[in-house]
Amino acid sequence: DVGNTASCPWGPLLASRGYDHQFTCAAPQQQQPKQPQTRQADRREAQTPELWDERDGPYQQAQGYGVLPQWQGPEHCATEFCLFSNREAGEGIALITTARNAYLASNYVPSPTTGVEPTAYYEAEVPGKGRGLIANRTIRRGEIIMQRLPVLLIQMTPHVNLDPELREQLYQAAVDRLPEPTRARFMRQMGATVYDKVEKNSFRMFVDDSLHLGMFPDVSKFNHDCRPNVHYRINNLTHTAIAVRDIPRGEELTISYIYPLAPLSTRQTQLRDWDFTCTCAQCTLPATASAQSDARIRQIAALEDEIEAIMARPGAPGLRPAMGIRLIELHLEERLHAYLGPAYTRAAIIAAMFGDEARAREYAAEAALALEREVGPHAKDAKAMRRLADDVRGHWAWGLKVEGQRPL
Ligand SMILES: C[S@@+](CC[C@H](N)C(=O)[O-])C[C@H]1O[C@@H](n2cnc3c(N)ncnc32)[C@H](O)[C@@H]1O
Repeated sequence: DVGNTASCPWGPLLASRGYDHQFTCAAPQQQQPKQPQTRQADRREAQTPELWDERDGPYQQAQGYGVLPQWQGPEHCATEFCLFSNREAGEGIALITTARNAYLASNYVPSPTTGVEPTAYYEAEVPGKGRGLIANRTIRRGEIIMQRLPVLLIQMTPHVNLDPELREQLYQAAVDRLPEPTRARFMRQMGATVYDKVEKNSFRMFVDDSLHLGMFPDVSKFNHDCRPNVHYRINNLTHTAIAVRDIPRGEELTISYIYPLAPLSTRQTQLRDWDFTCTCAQCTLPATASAQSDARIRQIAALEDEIEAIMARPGAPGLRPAMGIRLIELHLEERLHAYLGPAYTRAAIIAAMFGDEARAREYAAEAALALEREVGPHAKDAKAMRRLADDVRGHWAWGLKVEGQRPL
C-alpha cells in the first residue's frame, strides 16, 4: 500500500523502511529522524560475509528465484550478493544485492520516468558548490521536476563489508552493464572511484527490509540547501523531486541532504559526513540573524511538543487558537516550505476545534497540498485533510473547544 508511506525529508543516504515487497521510503513525518548517515552503525550491524566466493552456492540459490527473462545475472557473486542488470528498465539498472531482493525488484512495476521539460532548468557552475541546477523559467509549486528510477542499487552490507579492491571491481562491472548514455552520466557524478561516487551521491532506500543505496545520476545534480525549494520522496523505488514553492527563473534548485529543522551547529555537524562546508544562505547568515533562526527552530520544537502534550490530555486543557497560527508563522518565517504538512495539519485541527471555519478550511487545504507533495498523492493524511477542508463542520474536531457547543 503506497499510501502507507511517508516521505523521508532528510537527504541523500536517506533513511527509509520497506513495506511488504514494495520499495518505499516510509519514515513518519512526525518521528524524530534517524541520523542521515549512520554508516558506523551500519558497519557494526552488518555481518561480515566471506569474501568473493563465486562457487556454486550463491549462483544456484540466485537462479532458484528466477528473475524475469530480460534480466541478466546472477553474475560476479560475492557470497550471497550478486550483480543483476536490465538494460531495458528505466534508463538501465544494475543491482548488487541478494537473489531474493533482485527477484522482488524484477517483479516491480515502476512509476514512469518523467518530470518537467528538460529545458525548464540547466546545469551550471554554482560558486562554492561545484555544478548545480538552475531554473530556466518560473517553476510552479507542486510541479514534478524529476521522477527517476535508480540506475544502480547496492545493498548496504556488501558496500560496507567487501574488500575495497573487490568491491570496486564489482561496482565497475555493474556500471559496465548500463547502456552507454546512462553509464556516461553515472561517471560524470562527483567522486574519483565508483565507491566514492556512491558515498557522495547515493540515497538510502529499502528493498523489502534491507537497506540499499540508490544512485540517480540526474538527481545527484541537486546541491544541498538548508531551506530547499525542492522536496523529494522515494516511493516504490521511484525518486520524485517536486517544487515546494514557486521558483523564479535564475534561482538554483536545491534539496536538503539532512533533516534541516535543527540549529546551525547541528546542521553543520550532520553535513560534515558529506565532507563539505555548507555555503547555503541559511548557513551564511550574519550572526544576529543566525541566532534568531536558531531561536525559531527551538520555538518550533517546543511548540510542537506543547501541542502534542496538550492534545494527549482529555479536554486538551490550555490549548489556544494562537498556537496553530504561530506554528505556521514560524515555519514560514524560517522558509521551511518543504516541511509544512505536519504544521498545517496541527493548525487546521486546532482552528476546527475552536470553531474557526475559515482558518480550518484554509489550513486543511494547505496541509493536503503539502502532504501530497511531501508524502505522495495517496497519503492517507492528505486525504483526511481534504475531507476537513471540504466539510469543516462535519469533522470530529469541529467546535470541541467552543464552550457550550459540544462536549469534549
Ligand atoms: C550530490 S553532489 C551535488 C552536485 C555537485 N555540486 C557536482 O558538481 O556534481 C554533492 C556535492 O556537491 C557539493 N555541495 C552540494 N551542496 C553544497 C552546499 N550547500 N555547500 C557547499 N557544497 C555543496 C559538495 O561538494 C557535495 O559533496
